[in-house]
Amino acid sequence: MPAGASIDLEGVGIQISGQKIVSDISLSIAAGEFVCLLGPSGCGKSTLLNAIAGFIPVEGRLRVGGREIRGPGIDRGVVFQNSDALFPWLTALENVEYGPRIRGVDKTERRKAARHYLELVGLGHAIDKFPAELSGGMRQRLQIARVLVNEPSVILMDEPFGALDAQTREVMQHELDRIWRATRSTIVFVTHDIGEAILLADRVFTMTTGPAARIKAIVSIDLPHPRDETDPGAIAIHRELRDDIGEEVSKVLRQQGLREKTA
Ligand SMILES: Nc1ncnc2c1ncn2[C@@H]1O[C@H](COP(=O)(O)OP(=O)(O)OP(=O)(O)O)[C@@H](O)[C@H]1O
Repeated sequence: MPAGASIDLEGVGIQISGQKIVSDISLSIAAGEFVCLLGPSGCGKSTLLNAIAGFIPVEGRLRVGGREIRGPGIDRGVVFQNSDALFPWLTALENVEYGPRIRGVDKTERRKAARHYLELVGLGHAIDKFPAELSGGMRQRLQIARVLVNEPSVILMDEPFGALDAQTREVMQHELDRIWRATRSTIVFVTHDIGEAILLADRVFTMTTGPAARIKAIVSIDLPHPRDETDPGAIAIHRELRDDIGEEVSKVLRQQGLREKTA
């Protein structure tokens, strides 16, 4: 697996249908770092992630591994909240093999790689199952294996555990922490969940309420892995982030209240 790549944004703005979604975002993420984007609903977290994936154009400069982003690329893998991206007619093994197959990787080699990453995500026992035969947590592991097999230097995750029940989510968070340490990819992870951000991230970037959302604060989480939410250090950071996000959520509610009055 190649080491992670750095991500650099300079004065990045994103406009969709004439509306400025995010504005003037400058940040640097180090190679191999795990960063969470946290912010009120609708502020533009997914939009920013999609821009790094190369799905939408931006104003300003956006570089991955020092190279300007001009569109999607194999160096960046995306894991979505739901598992719609999986092919239901292919087995777990065939789903993971798909990327290397379209890149023309020889059958023995791609099968070996697919098995390796299925083992890494804890699905070694389920390689012949179809997505519909897997639980929600297993399908998310499969999505992760499907991304890892392409050996991306950056993994972009958009609330990947948002649809899972609380217990499965907790297991998946610890699994992702382990997988990240095994691969050392750079990870950008979008979440609403402060606890999840604290369990996983080296740094958390909080965002302001949109439109024209910006980075509000950057909080470093210098706690040993695997982390425990009940650790006093984690609780203190939780409070700090909760107050920070709470302020932004209140702004959204005030905006909505004003709209209701003027309607
Ligand atoms: N394709 C699109 N067309 C029009 N507006 C869009 C489009 N994509 C996003 N938006 C708008 O951009 C804003 C940011 O959306 P985005 O999904 O990035 O927010 P988010 O922070 O990820 O939200 P959530 O946490 O609820 O998923 C929203 O106001 C949304 O309506």
